[in-house]
Amino acid sequence: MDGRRLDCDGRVNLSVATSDQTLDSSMESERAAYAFLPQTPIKSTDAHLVEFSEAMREGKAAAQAEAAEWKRKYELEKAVKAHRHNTVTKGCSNCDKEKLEQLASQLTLETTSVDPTSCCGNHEICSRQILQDECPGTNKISHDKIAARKAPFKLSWGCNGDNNGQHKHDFVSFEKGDITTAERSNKQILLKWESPPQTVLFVTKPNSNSVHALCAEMVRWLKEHNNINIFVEPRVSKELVTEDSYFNFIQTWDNDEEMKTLHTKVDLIVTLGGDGTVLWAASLFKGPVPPVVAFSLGSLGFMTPFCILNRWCWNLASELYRECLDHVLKRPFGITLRSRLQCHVIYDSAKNEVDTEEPILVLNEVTIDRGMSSYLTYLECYCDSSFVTRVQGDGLIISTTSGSTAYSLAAGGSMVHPQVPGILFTPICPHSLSFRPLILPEYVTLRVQVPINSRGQAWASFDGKGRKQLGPGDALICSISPWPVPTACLVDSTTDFLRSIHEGLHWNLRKSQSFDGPVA
Ligand SMILES: NC(=O)c1ccc[n+]([C@@H]2O[C@H](COP(=O)([O-])OP(=O)(O)OC[C@H]3O[C@@H](n4cnc5c(N)ncnc54)[C@H](O)[C@@H]3O)[C@@H](O)[C@H]2O)c1
Ligand SMILES: Nc1ncnc2c1ncn2[C@@H]1O[C@H](COP(=O)(O)OP(=O)(O)OP(=O)(O)O)[C@@H](O)[C@H]1O
Repeated sequence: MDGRRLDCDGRVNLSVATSDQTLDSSMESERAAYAFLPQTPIKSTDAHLVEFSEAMREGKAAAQAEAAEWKRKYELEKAVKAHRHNTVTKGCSNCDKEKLEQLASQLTLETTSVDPTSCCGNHEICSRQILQDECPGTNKISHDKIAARKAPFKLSWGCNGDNNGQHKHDFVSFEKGDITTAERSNKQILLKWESPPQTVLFVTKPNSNSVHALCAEMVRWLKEHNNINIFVEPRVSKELVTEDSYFNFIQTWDNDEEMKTLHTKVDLIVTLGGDGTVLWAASLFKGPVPPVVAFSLGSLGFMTPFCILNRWCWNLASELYRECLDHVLKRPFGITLRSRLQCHVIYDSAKNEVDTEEPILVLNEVTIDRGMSSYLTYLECYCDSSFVTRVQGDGLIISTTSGSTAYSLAAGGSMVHPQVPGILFTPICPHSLSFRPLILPEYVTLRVQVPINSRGQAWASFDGKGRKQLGPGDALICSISPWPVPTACLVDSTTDFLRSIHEGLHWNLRKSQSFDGPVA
């Protein structure tokens, strides 16, 4: 055994955390597959994507159930391939062979019986320590300062902070033909450490003196008062160490391969900046994301509930951040599981080639627009096997619920509470009188294709960054990723969300109607 647990291993899996199903064996096997994904560069043929693409194009796509099955198989196959690749390149043949075979066999297995004891048995999502990320004896990067284990934690579902320690599953009864739903599971989620967190990653907005000064002070305080291991981005490490050799204890990473294993070392992420910094922090994690504590040092700060600088006075700010950090390091705190979208670009020219690109994960949205082109964007959209519509306008935003208050809002989309399980489908300046935005369920796979007869190109951008050109025949496929971004709440998900729309956007601000006295 390599010390890694395939069950609840500290990675927050959206399909577990927000759904209402019991832990059935198919989910167990999917989770086992996902456990391999973040550590391995995914280089697979993506034959299913191509197949799906062809089926869509020719109007032969199978029923929705088939699409779901396709998606499940695709993820599993990818995991197996990725693991095989890892095994070959890293020479780690013995210790994981059994797991690989088990995974491969699960590709054809039918769902078997539920094993409620496979988790902790307490109806809580548990985490387990991750001792090592690689097999002993492999060529893993040796870094003597790197912390070897993560702090385990439990997630529990309570009502407005009332933590009864129970994860209540949604329940649909159809006794005597009457369909009744009972208790909803999506109540406030609480995170409780089982042992103190040891490692914190700081992600900071660049080019800001106040952010830099605060980062240095927080790092110092965490080290001296809590003996916390600190990770920062390479740029920040250089800055801090050049400034003062005191910061030599700080750890960082040298390359993407090392960055990919960050989630196995970091217990908590602290962001100092605005929403863009939260987006940036999320983008560093292509798989599971540790909980994020977002301090607001930007201008709007929709996803950054911890404000310490708006009452700027250094002593007060110091007092406030210490209080916040003490709280999240030592006590249970509410989290919002912010879902992300995983996006694949499928180029028409390369549809029969090996797809070596990993999916791009976005926390806000993927936008497909006309870029520099002066032509209307022309896009064909499918949801699983169903045709949705043709977009003719400036473009389309496919957004998470967290992103509903960002670009999608500007394009007329509704604001959606981040815990609502959905995907927003919002056109940008559609040239049509009747194109209203949609909200689709979170379990669908969306496909947006530039038709062969399109006059121009389209451009996809991911959380406002990393533009990719899409020509006629190219497509973008997206679905909800199993790895949400868990963000710490100041109060709870709902209070924080409403506070953001009131204070950040001045939502529905209007002078109150005057009271003219009782009608005579
Ligand atoms: N017309 C528009 O409103 C428009 C246009 C382009 C991009 N954007 C948004 O900008 C985001 C990138 O943000 P950035 O900070 O890196 O770039 P940025 O610095 O250009 O900031 C864009 C603004 O959007 C706000 N924002 C970002 N995410 C938000 C969210 N989830 N809820 C509410 N407000 C949010 C930021 O606070 C900032 O004020 C994109 O994901 C996109 O949603 C909006
Ligand atoms: N660690 C980072 N490394 C590189 N770029 C970053 C980092 N953090 C943030 N950025 C980028 O810096 C820009 C500004 O960051 P951010 O949005 O957090 O600050 P802001 O604009 O002052 O705040 P707000 O979004 O609240 O208006 C964004 O484009 C973001 O992508």
